[in-house]
Amino acid sequence: MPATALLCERSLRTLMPAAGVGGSTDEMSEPHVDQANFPRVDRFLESEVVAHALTFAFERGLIDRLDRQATVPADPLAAGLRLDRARFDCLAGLLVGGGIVEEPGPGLLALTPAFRAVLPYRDLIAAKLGFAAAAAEDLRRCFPAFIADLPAFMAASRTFELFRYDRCFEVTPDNLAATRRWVSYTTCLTRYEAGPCLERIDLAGHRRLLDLGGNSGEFAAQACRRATGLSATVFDLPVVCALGRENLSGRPEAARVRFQPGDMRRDPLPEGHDLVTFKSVLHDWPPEEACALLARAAQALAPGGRLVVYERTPVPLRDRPAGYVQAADLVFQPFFREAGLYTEILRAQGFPEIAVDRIRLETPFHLIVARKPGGES
Ligand SMILES: C[S@@+](CC[C@H](N)C(=O)[O-])C[C@H]1O[C@@H](n2cnc3c(N)ncnc32)[C@H](O)[C@@H]1O
Repeated sequence: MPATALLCERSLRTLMPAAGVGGSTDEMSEPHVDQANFPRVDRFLESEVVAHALTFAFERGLIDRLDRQATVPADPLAAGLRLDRARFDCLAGLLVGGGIVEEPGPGLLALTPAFRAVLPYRDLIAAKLGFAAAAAEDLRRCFPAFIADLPAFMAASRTFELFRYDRCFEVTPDNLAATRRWVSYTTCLTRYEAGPCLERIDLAGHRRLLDLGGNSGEFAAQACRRATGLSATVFDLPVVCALGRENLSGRPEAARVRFQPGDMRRDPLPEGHDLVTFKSVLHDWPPEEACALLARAAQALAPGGRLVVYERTPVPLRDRPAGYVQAADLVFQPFFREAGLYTEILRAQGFPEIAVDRIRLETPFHLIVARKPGGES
């Protein structure tokens, strides 16, 4: 098993209270997140060593212990962790320096109000800790290749090894296990990233959504939750669809989300949908293939319907030094594009109205919403 998988799996299992595909509890699978209340967790993960301290504190139950009480004396905490005071002070110092813990009085510890405010999103914190650990290791081991020989970086990188789409065609126990590792991560990100996109789309004006590369159905389910008249088709590779059914089982929207396994590059795309979405999909493909996918989607879309592209833009690197947590986006940086390539294709496909919005989450996204000619709207 690659180290990345181990890291992600270990973090996701030990830091999250319950484990489905997304490692989610019922409560966590239902967050109603828009841009205004998007959980800002990155500021606690900027320093590598603080991130290690936080991982340790989660794994050893220290964060839970501090969460249960307003203020806790340090001595019993150290004893509970079987640490002498010097080692405990080192851990506590790192957590205080990272803004996670504060010392309200001599020998006392408490979670800071800012960290307490993001603790309900511990699944997101865990997912980011796990993935940043893997990506940072790739950058540490292979930085010259990252800059000077991208194919060599990708071949040596454990983060890229994780996303094995070739293992998503045949539903076997091994392939399900291998795919579950990265689907947990994408599902967790989408649990929070979907809302800021969906709040900008007039979902009530649509009846049938097709989410291409729709993964575990998280985006589609959230769209259906927001619009009771909407039903959705999630098109993805067979193993991913199998995990998606598991992800949505027991969710009220599951009855309105259908999974269609297939290869979106080759298989016929289902027709009759008036909203077609790509979330964090097109950057996976070189420009020619991304263009071909967009053109196929545009053809499958019903006349008068809308096509949506929601993607990370290149990470701004000049504003300030990139922190530890940014390693996760940095390894994909060469593939994130500005909206221009996609809007050009849509224009060439004859889409008359194309709107581009920028959405500033912890990393910036662009949102393209384009209307196909014809129909009634
Ligand atoms: C980076 S993930 C994004 C997933 C999801 N849209 C999200 O944002 O969480 C890309 C998705 O495309 C799917 N995918 C890759 N190749 C595909 C293909 N040939 N046909 C259908 N889906 C594919 C993957 O399985 C994966 O779910």
